[in-house]
Amino acid sequence: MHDILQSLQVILEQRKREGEPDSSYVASLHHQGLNKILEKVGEEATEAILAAKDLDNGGNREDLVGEVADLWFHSMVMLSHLDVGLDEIGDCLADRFGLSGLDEKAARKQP
Ligand SMILES: N=c1c2ncn([C@@H]3O[C@H](COP(=O)(O)OP(=O)(O)OP(=O)(O)O)[C@@H](O)[C@H]3O)c2ncn1[C@@H]1O[C@H](COP(=O)(O)O)[C@@H](O)[C@H]1O
Repeated sequence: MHDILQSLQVILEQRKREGEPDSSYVASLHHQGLNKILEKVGEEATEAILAAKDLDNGGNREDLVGEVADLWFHSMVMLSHLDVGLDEIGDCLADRFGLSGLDEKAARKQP
């Protein structure tokens, strides 16, 4: 899992630097700009939600897996566009690892 995300990030950075919009989907997203990338993230998030509801009602498991993959991919393009590294997200999750979400929320409420 970690390896494919790292490998994909390398490709995404290459496409951002030297990809041609006519031959690379990732380069075409960067070329169209942040608003287009955010539109795709929103669209894929909605499709993932709909696929989750469908699966809960007896729908197709592969549909949800594919939609979440689309969402992760477009989120990675968004991060790349803004020069935010995947390692920053990993570090954030690592910092939270083992800390209950309920405990973290309670600590936030302290004056
Ligand atoms: N993982 C992906 C990936 N996942 C999804 N997609 C593309 O995301 C696009 C958007 O999906 P949609 O379902 O919204 O399709 P659509 O309705 O045609 O999209 P729009 O017309 O609305 O833009 C599709 O064209 C998918 O092919 C991806 N395109 C590329 N990658 C990876 O990125 C690498 C670089 O891709 P290129 O830049 O195209 O070479 C590839 O080698 C892959 O590893």
